[in-house]
Amino acid sequence: MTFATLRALHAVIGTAIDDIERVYIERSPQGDTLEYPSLDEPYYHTAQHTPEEELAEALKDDPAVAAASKRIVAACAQLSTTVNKPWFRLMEDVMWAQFSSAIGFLEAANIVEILREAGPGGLHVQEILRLVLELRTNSKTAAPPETVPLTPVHLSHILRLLATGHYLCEVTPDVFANNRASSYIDSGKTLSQLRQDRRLTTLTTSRPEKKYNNTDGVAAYVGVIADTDFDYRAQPPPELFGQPAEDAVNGGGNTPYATLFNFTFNTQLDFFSWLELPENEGRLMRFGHAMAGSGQCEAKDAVLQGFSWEELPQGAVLVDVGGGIGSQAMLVAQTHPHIHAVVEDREQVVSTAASAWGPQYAHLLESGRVSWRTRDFFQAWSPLDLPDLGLVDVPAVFLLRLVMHDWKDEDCNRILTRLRAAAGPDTKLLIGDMLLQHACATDAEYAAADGSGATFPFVTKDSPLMPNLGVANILGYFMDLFMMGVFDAKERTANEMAALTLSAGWKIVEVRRAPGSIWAYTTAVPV
Ligand SMILES: C[S@@+](CC[C@H](N)C(=O)[O-])C[C@H]1O[C@@H](n2cnc3c(N)ncnc32)[C@H](O)[C@@H]1O
Repeated sequence: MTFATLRALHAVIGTAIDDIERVYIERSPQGDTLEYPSLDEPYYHTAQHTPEEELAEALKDDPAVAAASKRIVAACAQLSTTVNKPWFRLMEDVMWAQFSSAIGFLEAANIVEILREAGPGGLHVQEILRLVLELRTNSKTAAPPETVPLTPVHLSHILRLLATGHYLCEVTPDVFANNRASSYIDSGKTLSQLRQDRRLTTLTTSRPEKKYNNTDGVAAYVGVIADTDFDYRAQPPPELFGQPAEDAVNGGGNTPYATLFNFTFNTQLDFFSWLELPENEGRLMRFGHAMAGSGQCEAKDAVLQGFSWEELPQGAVLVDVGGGIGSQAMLVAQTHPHIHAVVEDREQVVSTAASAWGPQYAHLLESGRVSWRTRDFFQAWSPLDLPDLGLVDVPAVFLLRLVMHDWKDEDCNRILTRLRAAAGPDTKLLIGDMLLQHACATDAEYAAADGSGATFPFVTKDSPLMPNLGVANILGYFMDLFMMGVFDAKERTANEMAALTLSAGWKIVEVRRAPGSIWAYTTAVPV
C-alpha cells in the first residue's frame, strides 16, 4: 500500500511537470522553446530582461502552471515527509525559526543588494561583511550594533544555511552569490542609493525604510514578518493551553494584555495605533509598502478576476475600506475607467498615501478617480462627496482586503455592521483574504467539486494529495497563527467566514479563487 502511495505521489509530480511543460511549449515564440526558469539564475524584477526571460517568469502565474506547481509542492512535501527519518523531519520543523531569522537577516543586512552588485561570481564573506557593516544603520528597524558581534565566520555559517535551503549559492568555499530565490527579495536599490539614504540623515535618524520606496514591497513584507522583535509570532495564544490570556501574559503584574503583541511591546494600544507612535515611523512606512508586497499572496491582478467589475454601471463607486495606500483601488480604477475608487483608512495612512505612488498613476489622482478619505471603520459610514459624481450615498462595492484577518469576530462584526447600514440593495461586499479549508473532505464535498481545483477539495478523491493541497498551501495556516499572535484574530475557514458575514446581515453568494489557491475573493450581498 505504501509503495503504491509513493508511486502515486511520484506520478503526480511527473504529470504536473508535463502540464507545465505543455504551457511553456504552447507559449514559446516561434522556432524557440521556452525553458523553465533556473533556480541558479537570479531574476531581479527591476533589471532589463529579454522578452523570453520575462515570458518564462510571467508564465508561473498562468493558472494551469500555478495549479500544477501547487500539486508538485504538495506531492514533494508529502513524499519527503513519508520517507524522511521522523527525527530529522521533527527537528527540522521545530528549528525552522532559525531559517526564518536567517532570511530576515539577509533582508535587513542588504545582502541581496550587495550580491546583486557583485554579479554571478559572488563575493567572499569578508567583503560581504565589510559592506554589511558599512551599510548598517542604527534605526529601530535594524539590530543595534552592540547586539551583532558579527564575524566572517558567523556570516558564512548563516549564508551556508540559506544556501543549503536553496536561497543563495555557495559558488566556492565562503563565496556566495544570489540565486533566483534570493533575488526575489531584491529591493532594486543600488548600494550607492542605500548609502545615500544614510548620508541624507543624521546619525540618529537614519532612514533604512527608504529602501522600500518605489519597490514591489517584497523586501518590506519580509522585514515586517521577520522583524526581530516579533519573536512572539510563533506562539499560539495562551488560551490554547487552557490558561486565561491575562494570567498567561501579564507576567503576574496588574495590567492585563489583550494579545501577545501587547505583552511583547508592553503596550495597551492595538497594533495599528502602536504603529503610529513617533518611534515607529519607519515601521509604519515599511508596513504600507509591505501591503503592496502582499499582492504576491494572490495570483497577479487577482482582484480583477475576483469580481465582475465590468458589470458595474458607469460612475460606480468602489470603497476600499482599510485600503492602506490603495494598491487594489489603483489596479481596479486603472483597468476599469468607468469605476471611481475611494480608499478609506486612518488619518496617518491617508495623509501620506498619495505620495507613495509614482507618475504611473498620476492621471488617476489628478482626475479624482482615485481618492482617499480618513474614516475609522468602526464608526458609521457617511456619504461621499466626489467632484465628478456629487453626493454618493450608496457605493456599489465595499472592498475589505486583508482587513478581516486583522480582527477578532466581534470587531469584524462591528466593521461589517457599519457597512451593512450604509449598503443599498445592490451593494456588494467583497472580501479578499485567505479562506482556509479543512485538511479533510467529505464524500459529498468530493462529489460536488467541479474538478477544476477552483472549488474545494482542490484534488479528486482518488488523488494521494491532501484535499487542501497540504504544504502547498501552508502559508495560509502559518498566517492564521501569526494573526492569532499579533491581533488575537485569525484567518477564517469558509464556514467561519459565512457565519461571520451573516451575523452582520451579509450573505455570501460567490467565492472566486485561482485553482488550488487558499486565497479567495468572497462576494456577499445584503440579506
Ligand atoms: C493589513 S492592512 C491592508 C491594507 C489594504 N487593504 C491592502 O490590502 O493592501 C490593514 C489596513 O487597515 C487599516 N486600519 C486599521 N485600523 C483601522 C481603522 N480603525 N479604521 C480604518 N482603517 C484601519 C490599517 O491602517 C491598514 O492600512
